[in-house]
Amino acid sequence: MDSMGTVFTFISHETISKINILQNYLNGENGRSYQTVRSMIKYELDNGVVNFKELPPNRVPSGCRTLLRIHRALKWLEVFLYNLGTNPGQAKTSDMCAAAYHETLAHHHSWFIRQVAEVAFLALPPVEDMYKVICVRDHAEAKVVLMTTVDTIVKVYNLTQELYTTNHMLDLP
Ligand SMILES: CCCCCCCC/C=C\CCCCCCCC(=O)N[C@@H](COP(=O)(O)O)[C@H](O)/C=C/CCCCCCCCCCCCC
Repeated sequence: MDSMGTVFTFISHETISKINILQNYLNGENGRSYQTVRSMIKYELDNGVVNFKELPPNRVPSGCRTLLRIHRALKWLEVFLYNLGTNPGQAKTSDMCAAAYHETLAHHHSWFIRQVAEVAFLALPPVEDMYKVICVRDHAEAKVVLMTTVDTIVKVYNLTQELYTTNHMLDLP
């Protein structure tokens, strides 16, 4: 994202901020319980760390809630990379990114965040520059890299989605 330009800095910061929350839990006194998604869910449910009613002010959000935000973004990434990999150059990056966002993450964001995201998409580089980000020369090479990535993302997403569904945690505030 940083290679996309300063417009995406706020998205990078948001992503890093949530990853840091999870990393701090992993490095904390109960780090062993954060080794896997399953063990994190069990520990946080058993110890009342997860709040199903509200986001407690002045407290570090739970690992479960934090991962859910990143998990939702992973679905956006899956759709965006799929769009990029299956479009041999006609569509604009911004249109593909926006379409993926409207189909996924937009449902979970406030009106203001959606407006900011829409502006950011307009600053996205053209497809050829996106290919440089993933170190490929043309669409044929990009398709292999992107679709392989999408396949992996789908596997990861589905595992997390199943765990959150089983534990009724898909709408954590
Ligand atoms: C071939 C090109 C490859 C590009 C690869 C890009 C990799 C980018 C990976 C992830 C990007 C998305 C990560 C966004 C995390 C958003 C988490 C979130 O939804 N946060 C909101 C909710 O959290 P709480 O407030 O409930 O704690 C939060 O409100 C903040 C939102 C601000 C950022 C949201 C904008 C998301 C736009 C998604 C499109 C990203 C465009 C990246 C362009 C490559």
